[in-house]
Amino acid sequence: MYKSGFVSIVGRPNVGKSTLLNQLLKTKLVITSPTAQTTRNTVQGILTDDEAQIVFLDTPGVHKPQDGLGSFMNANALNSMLDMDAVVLVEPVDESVGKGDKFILSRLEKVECPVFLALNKSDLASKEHLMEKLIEWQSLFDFAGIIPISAKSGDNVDELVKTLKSVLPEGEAIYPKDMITDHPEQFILAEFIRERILYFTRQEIPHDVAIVVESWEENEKEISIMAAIIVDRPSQKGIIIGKQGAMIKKIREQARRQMTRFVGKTVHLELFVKVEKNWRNKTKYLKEFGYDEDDYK
Ligand SMILES: Nc1nc2c(ncn2[C@@H]2O[C@H](COP(=O)(O)OP(=O)(O)OP(=O)(O)O)[C@@H](O)[C@H]2O)c(=O)[nH]1
Repeated sequence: MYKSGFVSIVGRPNVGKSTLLNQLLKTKLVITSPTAQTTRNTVQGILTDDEAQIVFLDTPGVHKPQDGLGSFMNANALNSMLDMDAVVLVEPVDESVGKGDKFILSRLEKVECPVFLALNKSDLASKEHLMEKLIEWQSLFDFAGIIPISAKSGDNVDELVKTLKSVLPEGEAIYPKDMITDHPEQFILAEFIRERILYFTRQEIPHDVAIVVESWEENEKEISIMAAIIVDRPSQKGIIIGKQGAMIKKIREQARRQMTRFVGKTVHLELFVKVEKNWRNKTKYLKEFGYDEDDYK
């Protein structure tokens, strides 16, 4: 039975939350949400595989308590945590437990879902030290589990995923399975690419060619997007790339211009084409697509 649910990653600044998220999603997806620090939970990323879909949510005021402990976990943040299926507290193994940590723990007492401790930066500690820390943390809070990880190297992160899956409720995927973020513009911008493909290739490419946004980096002035065009057959790939890449260049340039007009920011667009037979039936296809220099124009 498929499982799905919401997980929040919390912790002090600089403990490795972003690194962990990138490792979990195996992509350099960076989302800067204009709604951050509001009461709405924003989706930071979605991990989908054959067994489960885990939606990682940013709980406002928890993820980046840069205003100090005063505003840390205000009522909204606490409420938003109550709706989670699991919370992951990230703590670095190479720092001693301080006041800030104890404050977080006291707040986490109110959370009803399982709270896991990801003891991060395990690559910086000896086995003995790791064990000592594990025992120390165990005595401080009733964690549903403590998982030593290295967010940087990825060591044991799969164990964390397995653990999270074990507590998720049964249920269908909440978001489309090819989605890594709920960024609303992502779909509109992907449509610009699809539309240009159909325009230039006329009837040669079927309408259900897939556009997968593989990375999205945004700041106030510009957006950099890397997207994969997924087709069924090698012949379609040839058509889209065109002679010496002429076709894909045209598609990219026009789609990029439309995007720039639409978002009012400079858009950098990189496109590549992947052939994936029966991609519609594959739930895991997103993960399987790596960056391929040869396909890149
Ligand atoms: N050695 C080691 N360094 C790590 C590991 N995880 C994260 N780091 C480093 O720790 C620093 C902070 O990591 P971030 O992922 O930015 O931490 P964060 O918790 O997201 O920080 P904020 O964005 O300030 O909340 C970076 O320099 C990372 O490279 C790890 O497993 N091992």
